[in-house]
Amino acid sequence: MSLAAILTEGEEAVIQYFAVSGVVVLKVLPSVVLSPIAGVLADRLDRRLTMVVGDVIRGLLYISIPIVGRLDWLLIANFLAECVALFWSPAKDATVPNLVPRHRLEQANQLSLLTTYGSAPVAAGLFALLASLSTVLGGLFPVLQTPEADIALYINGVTFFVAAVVIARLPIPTTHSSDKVTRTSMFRAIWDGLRYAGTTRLVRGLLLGMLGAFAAGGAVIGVARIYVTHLGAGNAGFGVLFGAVFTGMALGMFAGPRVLRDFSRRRLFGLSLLGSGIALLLAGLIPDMVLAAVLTTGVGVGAGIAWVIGLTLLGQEVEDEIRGRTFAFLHAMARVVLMGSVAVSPLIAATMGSATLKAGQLSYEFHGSAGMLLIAAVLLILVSLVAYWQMNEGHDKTLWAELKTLLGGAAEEEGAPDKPGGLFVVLEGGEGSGKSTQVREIAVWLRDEGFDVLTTREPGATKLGMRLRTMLLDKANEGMAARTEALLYAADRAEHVDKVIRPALERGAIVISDRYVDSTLAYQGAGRELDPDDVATINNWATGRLVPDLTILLDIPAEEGLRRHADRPADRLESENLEFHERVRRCFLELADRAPDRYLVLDAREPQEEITKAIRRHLRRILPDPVPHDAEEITGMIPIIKE
Ligand SMILES: Nc1ncnc2c1ncn2[C@@H]1O[C@H](COP(=O)(O)OP(=O)(O)OP(=O)(O)O)[C@@H](O)[C@H]1O
Ligand SMILES: Cc1cn([C@H]2C[C@H](O)[C@@H](COP(=O)(O)O)O2)c(=O)[nH]c1=O
Repeated sequence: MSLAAILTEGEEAVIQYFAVSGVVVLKVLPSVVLSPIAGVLADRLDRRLTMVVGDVIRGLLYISIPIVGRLDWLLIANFLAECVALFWSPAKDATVPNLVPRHRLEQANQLSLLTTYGSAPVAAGLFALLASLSTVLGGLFPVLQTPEADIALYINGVTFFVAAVVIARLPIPTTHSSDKVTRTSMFRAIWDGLRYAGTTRLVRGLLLGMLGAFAAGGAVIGVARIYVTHLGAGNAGFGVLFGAVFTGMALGMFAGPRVLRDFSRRRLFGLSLLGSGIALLLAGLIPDMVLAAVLTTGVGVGAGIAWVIGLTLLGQEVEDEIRGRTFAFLHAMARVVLMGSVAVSPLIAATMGSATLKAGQLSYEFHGSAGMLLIAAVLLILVSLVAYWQMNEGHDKTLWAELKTLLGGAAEEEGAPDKPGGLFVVLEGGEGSGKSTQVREIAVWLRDEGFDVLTTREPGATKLGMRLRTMLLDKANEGMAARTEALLYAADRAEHVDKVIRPALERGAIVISDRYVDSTLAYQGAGRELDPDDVATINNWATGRLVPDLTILLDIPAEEGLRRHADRPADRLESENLEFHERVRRCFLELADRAPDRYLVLDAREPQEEITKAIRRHLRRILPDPVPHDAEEITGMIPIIKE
């Protein structure tokens, strides 16, 4: 863009403007045209193959540059490599959630961002090293007397071949495109992808927030150079602001999710964007270089947190079949919004001009660049509030309670009755996830540690409950109305809480239940597609709002869990189709995402002993004193908990 401006210097303003806009259009055009196709291909073709072929083509392109040795081929090869990247990236983004356990996706995204953005300084260092090496090698062996950039390009090409081999050997599950997806036309598939993004609240909130942040970021980049000039700083000041934003982003991406580990991700996304918006607003209002550097670091922190959370939530929430298109749409729109905003913001700033505002003795120097920062800040704040509103659903804690917990205060659950003593642990998960196995293992260990432990299950832990269980699971009752089913499970639970769970907790026992309320939310709410708020309401009433201290979710793909029970006849619920069980699985995971401090999510495909160890490790942190409190006073001894 700068080159376009320099080449048209002295021409009319309109020619200059079209020259710069032309560069912008050429830069974003391939992504606008190719991204929707790339997204559909990422959902239809085998993603591993797409990535391997993409890497081989890019490797060949980079190696060809020094061999051809012409400037025009350098430009064409780079352009083609960019086009290939448009196909490679959505395939990669859509694959990662299938490769890593869901609870590790955030870390995987952090690592991916580190390798993407952190590779620039490493590359610069390597280039310097190569430059000195090529001089030495060229002196020793004249054959190797090539410009250092050639060696860098050869090495770059080879790294793509290495990546292709690594990806080819990865245990990437084959993409299961349903018949529906493979049969629909390309345009229909693009349209379905857009409609999905537009009509799903969470995805809409995420995309809106991320694109709003890009628009605001572009506006800041567009006017930053002029802005620092008005603050009396030149290129050095510009460099400081640039560095501050990126340092902030790195801090946000890596430290943010760790520090705010137990905060709901859906809320944190909107709140971190709001923080960025407020910091930007202050930077636009206060004309001071030092404060501007501090505040832009804050802008970066918020943006970094939002970016890593946004990518993670998109990976977790968007169904595999449509994930490629969603990521491709995000990448394309991000480029368009960013470049458009970089190009337009200086024009708006110039239109606003400068003025001295006076109020009595006070005067304030207004500049269009600061005005543009304020517009970007207001945009970001509005977008963050809309994203928060779109995504703030189904939390079992108020925002205030979450903030209090974060600051170390004891957050009281609003409207929750007095909680009995003891510890209430629930195991949840789909069919065959290993809940009963783990309940047994954990109970043996806890009893051995000296605890009073009660193991129980739903449905069917009471006399009445056993009858209800028979009715609920008997295949003779096929066709039972979904509401009847939900009410019968709630009735079983009311009896269970009243006769078994509460009395045990009141005497200080550890109660471990195989299933509880989440099962009804997942099976009857998501599986039978009943209104989740209605299901939650009847269950709050049935249980007197008794919430578990910890829910251990054993997560397993529905097909794999059902296979574990293939040797026994399926009951009424187990006999439901795969889509039903997949909805159940997704709902369990969403419930865990909304209250991460109350859940432990484990990959149920891990070996049984590893899962038991992970549960033990987690429980050790929350276990009460194994000896009754008054016993300590009586004996004057400190109880010892065995490790
Ligand atoms: N981690 C594991 N890896 C492999 N197999 C397992 C694992 N955990 C349990 N299993 C086996 O899977 C089967 C189902 O386990 P289990 O009965 O504990 O699951 P469940 O979640 O209680 O099932 P459901 O709720 O459907 O009755 C059993 O045969 C068990 O031995
Ligand atoms: C508590 C509860 C259970 N279910 C379903 C889930 C299972 O298919 C059966 C219970 O049997 P299992 O011994 O755990 O395999 O019932 C449900 O649909 N809703 C519930 O609330």
